[in-house]
This record gives sequence, structure tokens and C-alpha cells, in this order.
Amino acid sequence: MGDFGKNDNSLTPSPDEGIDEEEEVVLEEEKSRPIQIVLANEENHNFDLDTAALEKILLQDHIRDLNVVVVSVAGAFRKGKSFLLDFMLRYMYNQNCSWMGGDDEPLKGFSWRGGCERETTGILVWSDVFVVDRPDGSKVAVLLVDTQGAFDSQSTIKDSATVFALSTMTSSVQVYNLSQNIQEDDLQHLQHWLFMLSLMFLIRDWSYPYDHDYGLEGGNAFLKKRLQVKEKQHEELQNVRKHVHSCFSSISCFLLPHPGLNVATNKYFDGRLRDINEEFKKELAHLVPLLLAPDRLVEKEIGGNKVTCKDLLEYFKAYIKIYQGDELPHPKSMLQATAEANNLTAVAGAKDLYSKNMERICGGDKPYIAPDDLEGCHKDFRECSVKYFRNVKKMGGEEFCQRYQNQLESELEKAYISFSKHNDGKNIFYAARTPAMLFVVMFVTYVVSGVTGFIGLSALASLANLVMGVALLSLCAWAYVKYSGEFRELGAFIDQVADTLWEQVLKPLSEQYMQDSVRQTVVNSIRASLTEPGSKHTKLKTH
Ligand SMILES: Nc1nc2c(ncn2[C@@H]2O[C@H](COP(=O)(O)OP(=O)(O)OP(=O)(O)O)[C@@H](O)[C@H]2O)c(=O)[nH]1
Ligand SMILES: [Mg+2]
Repeated sequence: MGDFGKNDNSLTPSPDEGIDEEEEVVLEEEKSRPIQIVLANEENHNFDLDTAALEKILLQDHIRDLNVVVVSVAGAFRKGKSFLLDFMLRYMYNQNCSWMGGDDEPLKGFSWRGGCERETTGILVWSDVFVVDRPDGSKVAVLLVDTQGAFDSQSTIKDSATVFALSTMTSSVQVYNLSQNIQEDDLQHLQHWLFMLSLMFLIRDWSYPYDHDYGLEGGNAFLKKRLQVKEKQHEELQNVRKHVHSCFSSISCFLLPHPGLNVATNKYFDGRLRDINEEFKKELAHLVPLLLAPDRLVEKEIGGNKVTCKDLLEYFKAYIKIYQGDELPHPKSMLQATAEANNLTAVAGAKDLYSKNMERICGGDKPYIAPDDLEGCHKDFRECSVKYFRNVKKMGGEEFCQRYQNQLESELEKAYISFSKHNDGKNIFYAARTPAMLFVVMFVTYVVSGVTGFIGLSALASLANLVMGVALLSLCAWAYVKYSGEFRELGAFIDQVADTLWEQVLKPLSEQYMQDSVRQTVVNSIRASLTEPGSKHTKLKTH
């Protein structure tokens, strides 16, 4: 059967034999492949997020600020979820009428295989995020997500519910993959969701085309019947139906025919189209564009805001936390986590805006700016950034949001301190402060040692010499640190001592001197004006 090892399913041809090991590792990284982002821990039945892997995908420069479309396939295990996703990949890579590929091409992508043991564990996303131009001219990023099948023999009910919940809460379209029919318990699994998204029931191996025809129309008619609330129904059944209707912004159903015995039972089937029933291929050709055609894509929305790739990362982080406890979370905590992530994304957006503005003024390649001007810019940009935060639609209420606004303000102050330090570093006089200070110390101690030696205070003279020696050694050490970049802590310590000397001794002295000299100048000029012949004051004085 199509047994694809974890490294077998890449869509890039394998590297040539002549390539050395290091290059091979790089090529391996560049290959398009499924990336595990949620790992299932078999021992303690917990799930962990691989934040680094997810960041690498979602924070790529060309997509991080694009609205995201997340298409995920979930449902019971061994029902062809990964197999279907691989056809979705073919559609995303070749958007033309022959997207399904040649008759003899083995199916690659997300790892799928025959047999009765489960294949996919945790949650995986495809490493390539597809950028699609929508008919209205906007660009969106499309992420495809594969999930661990529910109810296999190694998972607990909580494991299955967690995977289903995580993938549902983070996707914009959830394909609920079912076999043959919609059963009552399939509907009951949807009871816990609070979030508006698009849900498609996908019924595989539909065997009753004489009742409802294959495809979307037949599926929707079938679903309408299944979700009908009847007066005679038991209250529990009625509640489930009402809840499902209120939870999902759009619900549809697609009936897919059986793909043929080759697909279901042939050990050597590797996914090539030649071995798949015509009817299945015909319906598949309708199904995939229904989910992925540019005009059908559904952007992820939470609390009335479109979610970008970089926001999605925050939501993943917030949601995984609430599923790490021993029990399934209460809907209230799901809402709380959503509000939290929602506020955090607004904070991140506002901070980003502030940093971009500040970078324009005092970024790495910008010249030194006067500290007062920088502070003025900081105040303006801080105001803009807080205004941005307040204007984003947020969940959780005013008091809850105020907490995040305070957090934003304190983070902006921290960012300002770092920007202003960076700006100070560009001032050559600032950079020369430490050696200048050490020279001053050496000069003063030299004079003191000379004078005290001359008048016979030899103990004082030796002390001054000692201080001069320490200052000289410090200067040499400082120069070495700046040149080599080694022992940076020692360099920072010398800078700090020089800074303290400057702030505590030299600066007050120089300010005192400046004040005295200004005072002297003013007094002189008044005196001059008073002694000026013909001046009013002269007259007064002479009077
Ligand atoms: N009967 C039937 N079999 C299918 C269909 N689509 C794919 N298969 C077969 O189902 C088997 C399992 O496919 P996978 O894609 O690995 O299934 P999965 O749901 O991802 O399985 P897990 O990852 O273990 O949950 C393969 O042998 C496929 O050939 C279908 O529509 N009907
Ligand atoms: Mg699978």
C-alpha cells in the first residue's frame, strides 16, 4: 500500500548523491513537508505545542501580516483524512484544470497509508503556506492542517476531544470527515464549540445515492433533514441541533462516493489516479475547489476581527494552555483564553506599529537624534499605538482590556529605553565618554601625585599613583574589550564606573562651572551696560 515513510512524502525531488551532509540537511529543511506542531505525549496523554516550529512557519516575512485561511480535516481515524489533504495540496500547487495530476503519479504530501493502525498523531501543518490572490485584489495565506484521528485504540476520549477542539478553534474551515453516515454521536461531539467558523460534514463512502445524490446539493439536503428540529423529538436531540446551528457560521455537507476496492483494500495502492473509481474522481474534482478556490476561501475571524498568521500563533499558544490540564476545559475557560489571545494580538499589533515608527526615526541606519526630539517622537508614537489598541475590536470587557493596555504601555516604555540607549550609542561623544573620563582621572591623579610628592606627603602621592595605574590598566582593558568583543561584562563594568564618575562628579562640576560662567557673563554685561556713557543707568549711578 501507499506506505510513505516520514521522509518519503516530500514534494521536492531527493537531493543528488554527490551533495555533502551539511548541504543535505539544508535541503531537507527546505523541502515542502508536513510539520508537526502539536505533539501527542503517549505516556501522560498530554499535548505540547512546538512553538519554534509554528513560529518558523507563521512568522515568515511574506505572510506574517496576511489574513489567514486555515483548512483542517478532522474526524475518526483511518478514514482517508490525510489522503484527501494530499489532493488539496495538488490543487494548491497546480491551480489549473488538470490539478489532479497524471494517472500514474503516486500521491505524496501528508503521510497516509492503508492498514488498520493509526498513522497521523497530534496536529500537522504543511510547511508551505500558500499566498492566494482573492477576486477582490486582497491576498490571503492558506494553511492546510492534518489531525490525529479520533477514537483509535491508543487515545483516550479526552485526547480525541482535545485534537478536535484545538483544530476546530484554530481553523476557519473544519472538514468533519465521517464514514457512510451522520450518527447522533457525531453531532454530540460538536456540542462544546462556541466559535463561529465554517463546518463541512464530509461523508465518505456514501452508499445511498438513490436517497441523496453525491456532491454538495445532495449533501445539504441530507444534512437539513438530519439537523431538523422536530417537535416530537426528545429535548436532548433538539438541544444538540439548535447548538450546532448557533455555533457555526455556515454548515454544509458533501457526499463522496466510495473510491473503489483498490483504494480501500489493495496493499500496493500508492494513490495513483488510475486505480481510483471515476465517480470518486469526478466528485473530488468538485469538492476540493469548493474549499480552496480563491473566491471560496474563508478567512479566520475571531470576535469580529480577521486573524493574521502572526495572530494565529498567539491563539495556538493560548488554546494549548487550556488543554494541558487533566480535565476537558469548561466553555468559559475557552472563552477566557480567546479573549486573552485576542487582547494579546492587539497588544502585539500596537507594539509593532510603535516599533516601525521608531525605526523610521532612530533605526539602525538612521543618524543620531537629539534626546529631547526622540522623547517627543516617542510620546506621539505611544499615543498612536494606544489609540490603535483601543480601536481594535476586543473581547473580555473594558476592565479586562485595560489590563492589557497597561501592559502595552509598560512594554512601550521598555522599548523606548532600549531605543534611546541605541540612539545614545550613535553619539561619538557618548562613545568616547569612558576613555575621556579615564584620561581625566589619570591627569588629575598625575597632578595630585606630583604636588603631594613635592610637598612631602609621600603616602598620598603613592595612593594617587596607584589610582593612576588602575585607571591606565582599565583604559587598556576597555580598549581590548571594544576591539575584540571578548570579556564584555568587564567592559560594561568599566563603562558603568566611568558613567557614575561622570554623572556624580564631572557633570555637576561642569554644570556648576557653566552656571558660574553664565552668571559671570551676565554680571559683566550688566556692569558694562551700567558703565556705558550716556546709558540710563550711568545717569542713575552718577546721580
Ligand atoms: N473506504 C475508503 N477508503 C479511503 C478513502 N480515501 C482514502 N481511503 C483509504 O483509507 C486509508 C487510510 O487513509 P489515511 O489518509 O491514512 O487515513 P487517515 O484518516 O488520515 O488515518 P489516521 O491518520 O490514522 O487517522 C488508505 O488506505 C486510503 O487508501 C475513502 O474515501 N473511502
Ligand atoms: Mg492521517
